[in-house]
Amino acid sequence: MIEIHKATIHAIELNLLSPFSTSYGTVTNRELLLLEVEDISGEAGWGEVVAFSTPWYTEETIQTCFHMLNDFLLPALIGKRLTTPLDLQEIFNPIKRNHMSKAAIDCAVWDLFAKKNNKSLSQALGGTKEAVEAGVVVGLDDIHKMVHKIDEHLKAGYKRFKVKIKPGADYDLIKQIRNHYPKLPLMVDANSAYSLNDLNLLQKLDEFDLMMIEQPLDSSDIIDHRHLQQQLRTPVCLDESIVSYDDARKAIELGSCQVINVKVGRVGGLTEAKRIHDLCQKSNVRLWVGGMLESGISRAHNIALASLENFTIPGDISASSRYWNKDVILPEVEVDDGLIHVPKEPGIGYRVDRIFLNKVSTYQKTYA
Ligand SMILES: O=C(O)CCC(=O)C1=CC=C[C@@H](O)[C@@H]1C(=O)O
Ligand SMILES: [Mg+2]
Repeated sequence: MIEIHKATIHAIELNLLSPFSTSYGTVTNRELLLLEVEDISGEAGWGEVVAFSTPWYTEETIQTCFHMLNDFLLPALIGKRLTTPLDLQEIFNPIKRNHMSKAAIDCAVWDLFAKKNNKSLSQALGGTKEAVEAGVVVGLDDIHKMVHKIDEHLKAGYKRFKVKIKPGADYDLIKQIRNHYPKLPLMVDANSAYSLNDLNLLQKLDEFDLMMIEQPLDSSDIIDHRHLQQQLRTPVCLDESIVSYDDARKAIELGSCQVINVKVGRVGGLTEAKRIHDLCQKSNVRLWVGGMLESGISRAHNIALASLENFTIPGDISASSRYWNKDVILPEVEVDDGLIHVPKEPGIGYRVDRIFLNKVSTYQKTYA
């Protein structure tokens, strides 16, 4: 049993080492909200709001998440007694959607719950792997720079390469990359930049033997993706379209995808992510853990989640040094020959670097 006695939002700002461009636009500065929850004994669990500053990926932003946490979710959490993180549903249910705000609480409570039970977060979730495979994303850029980045990541041992595409930077771009690397485990992510009118072009991508094409069509669609999947050899992977277990169930029933990218923030936390994992395992749908250009705290949740058995495809889980000069956790996340070690220490298994946190903090608010 844990009783949440206190919670603190630490708003921070980190600079990405290199700007990240997708079909929607470019991210350079990363605002994040780190959430620390404490129980009556003073033990702390950590979560993170991974929404972006503007609503380009989903409808949530850092500001809307602050509003939800400040005005609804944290006041409802303080003083609550929880037997397991699953009890959070009672607090979440009266509030529609707002998954990224809920996920911050869900993850912090999972971390705290694991620590109180002297288990690693991986163990608490039912994870079995000692190490997880690391994949990497190469944002849209000049082709020479993209090839240079792929070379660097290949040397670091990354096991899966994701390249962003958009209309005008798709077929020819991927052809050039394939010419350089005929055997590279390569996939593309379109972030909803196409429609069924682009069927011919999307079918032409079949010739590149891609591992999958991620979210080619509209961000809330599962019907058009079904028609597309029927006419493509390349497996369709859904990202933005799957924000809950029910979305996953319906997409699987329709045959709208063969793969799902599970992002903890997008689906509202680790409890929902694990439910999606279990469903996909029964339904033979393949899975991997997606990334949100997040700090080490959220990366730690991702590592624990990816240690579950059915995450069989390397995730967008890269080393801290691929994003930041310095991460907020100690030790930082490292990739060794394409693998990330799953911590065995209680909870997320990384410490928060308080001195650095204070340096990058823009504001703080405590709820008790
Ligand atoms: O965190 C990472 O390493 C990858 C991040 C990444 O590819 C994405 C994050 C957020 C929005 C998108 O542009 C993209 C994705 O859609 O998966
Ligand atoms: Mg995506």
